Amino acid sequence: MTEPVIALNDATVTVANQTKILKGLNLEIFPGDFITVLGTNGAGKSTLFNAISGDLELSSGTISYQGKNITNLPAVKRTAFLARVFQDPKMGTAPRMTVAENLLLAEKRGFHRGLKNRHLTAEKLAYYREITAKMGNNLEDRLETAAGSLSGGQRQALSFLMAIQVKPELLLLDEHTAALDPKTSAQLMDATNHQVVDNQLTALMITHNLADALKYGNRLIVLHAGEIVLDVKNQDKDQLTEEDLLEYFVH
Ligand SMILES: Nc1ncnc2c1ncn2[C@@H]1O[C@H](COP(=O)(O)OP(=O)(O)OP(=O)(O)O)[C@@H](O)[C@H]1O
Repeated sequence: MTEPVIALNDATVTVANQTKILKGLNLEIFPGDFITVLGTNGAGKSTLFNAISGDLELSSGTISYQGKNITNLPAVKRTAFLARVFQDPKMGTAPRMTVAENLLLAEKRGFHRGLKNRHLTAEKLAYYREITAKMGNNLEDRLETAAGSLSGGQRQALSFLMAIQVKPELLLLDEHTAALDPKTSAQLMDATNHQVVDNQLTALMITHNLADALKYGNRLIVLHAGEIVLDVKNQDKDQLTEEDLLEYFVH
């Protein structure tokens, strides 16, 4: 049987006053899974991501990466196999560095970062032009522009490319299109889907958009009050409707 990339086993996160914000969660993420993650505000979606990334400690339970127990592995070490894209376009890119410099920096994910002894060769620039062009929002014409001067959509596309520059074993997309206008959001979502499929990435994507959650990915989970209340894949997912999903939001 295929080994999960990440497995959470009875994962519980408890915060001050003993409130459990993840309650004994079990989840196996398999290679190639593209899982959309839904849930009401406060359901525990970001907490799940923080537990996987190591930004929040489990109070009980375990997390494994390819069969190895990583429950106590610090977040910084997990960046060797995990990458995350946030909702806020300001996160994930260095604003004063150019697009090309940001991409160069991203080649060091999981290692000591720095641009010392590293150069933007003509070859690299040509490669960056090629990968940015695939995002479909003219980022390829702005390789010499400081990331801080890009549009929100371009900046999120750059954050996304930086996250996959070194192929992560798991990509965490934390509402990465939510801060964008509807058209830009749809465009980035479409580019995201192509990248995930073409590069055979394993990804978890938090979204509040029911249509996107149904349209993209092979698997869908719904969180409620720190628990997974729905986990469907393939044909079962294909048969779901927005009306079915809305039932999970009437609380
Ligand atoms: N460090 C923390 N300390 C105390 N409570 C926390 C902490 N982090 C999250 N919470 C609480 O845990 C619950 C789950 O929060 P979380 O951010 O994971 O929800 P979410 O599903 O991502 O919500 P949203 O859709 O609003 O982003 C919330 O009630 C939140 O207030």
